Amino acid sequence: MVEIPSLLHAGYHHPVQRPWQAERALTKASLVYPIFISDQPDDKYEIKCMPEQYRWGINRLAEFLDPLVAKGLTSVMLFGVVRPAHKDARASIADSPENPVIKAIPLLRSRYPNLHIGCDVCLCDYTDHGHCGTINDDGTINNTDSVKRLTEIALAYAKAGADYVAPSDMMDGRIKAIKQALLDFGIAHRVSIMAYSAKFASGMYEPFRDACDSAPAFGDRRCYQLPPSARGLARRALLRDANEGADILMVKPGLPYLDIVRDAKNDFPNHPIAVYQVSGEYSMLWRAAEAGVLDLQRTVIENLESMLRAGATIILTYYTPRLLDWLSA
Ligand SMILES: NCC(=O)CCC(=O)O
Ligand SMILES: [Zn+2]
Ligand SMILES: [Zn+2]
Repeated sequence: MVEIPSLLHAGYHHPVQRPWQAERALTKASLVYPIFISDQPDDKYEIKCMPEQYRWGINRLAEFLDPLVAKGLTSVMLFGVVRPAHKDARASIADSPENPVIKAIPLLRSRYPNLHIGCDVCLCDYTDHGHCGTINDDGTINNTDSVKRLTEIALAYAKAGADYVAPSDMMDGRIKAIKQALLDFGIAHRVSIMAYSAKFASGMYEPFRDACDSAPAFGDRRCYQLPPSARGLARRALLRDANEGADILMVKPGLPYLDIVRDAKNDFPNHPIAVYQVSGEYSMLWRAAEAGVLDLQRTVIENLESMLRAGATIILTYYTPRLLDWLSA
């Protein structure tokens, strides 16, 4: 007598049946593409260690995005890059009309009326010291002042037309402050908050520092980003942000933190969970494929499907342009 529950192969023998075994399918609509907007309007600067990724000036956004939108790009997250001379201790350029993100939003809005446009909110791209908050005389983070600046910046992007703001700073209490500011301004119904809630102090952000020219001038970010082994802190950070009004909870980086993604989905089954496949993950896969070690398409899709399996429904990835092709085939 055959033991029926031991027979699994038939359930995935036919290729059509394999996706039926997935809880969530990888679709173009799951993807958010992080993009870098330069303050030099004609710029197309190839980012070191991130092949095929560029900082784009606002005069070149159409050339860059027209083909991607045509292929089904639905959501972007904007990062601004400004020249060092425009940075200061309080990130003044972050919410000035001269900010490249603030200039880009209305252009994108009018050219792509259906595109979902979000903005990373942080100080590190715009501070001369490169930290994600403002700094006390003793070199520590001034959390109260940082939250004030982050709130002003988030509100500026929302007023410029962003559909969502994504605070990546990891300061205490910023989600609540930003939600309140959106409410006070009467736009809380149309602007959501994607909270970088469980953002770990990772070695895999290294290529991003060239993308945004945002390496800290002194010290590191370990006093506000989470220690890599801290599962409990991550769950508390997710809980804190959920309680403060985050609409979407994010875990970052992706692949090494899929247990945290699962924790997030288990603890918050009623929130969408996002995961950020960061610059180092992008580069590792790229370089391995370039060296002939693995097949890029197959492995990228495997990585992303693992993120979905862990509980995410939103994936931020620099592979989005490639995926729009792969998922069309
Ligand atoms: N707020 C964005 C980052 O801190 C880094 C992202 C990456 O490494 O891709
Ligand atoms: Zn930052
Ligand atoms: Zn950052």
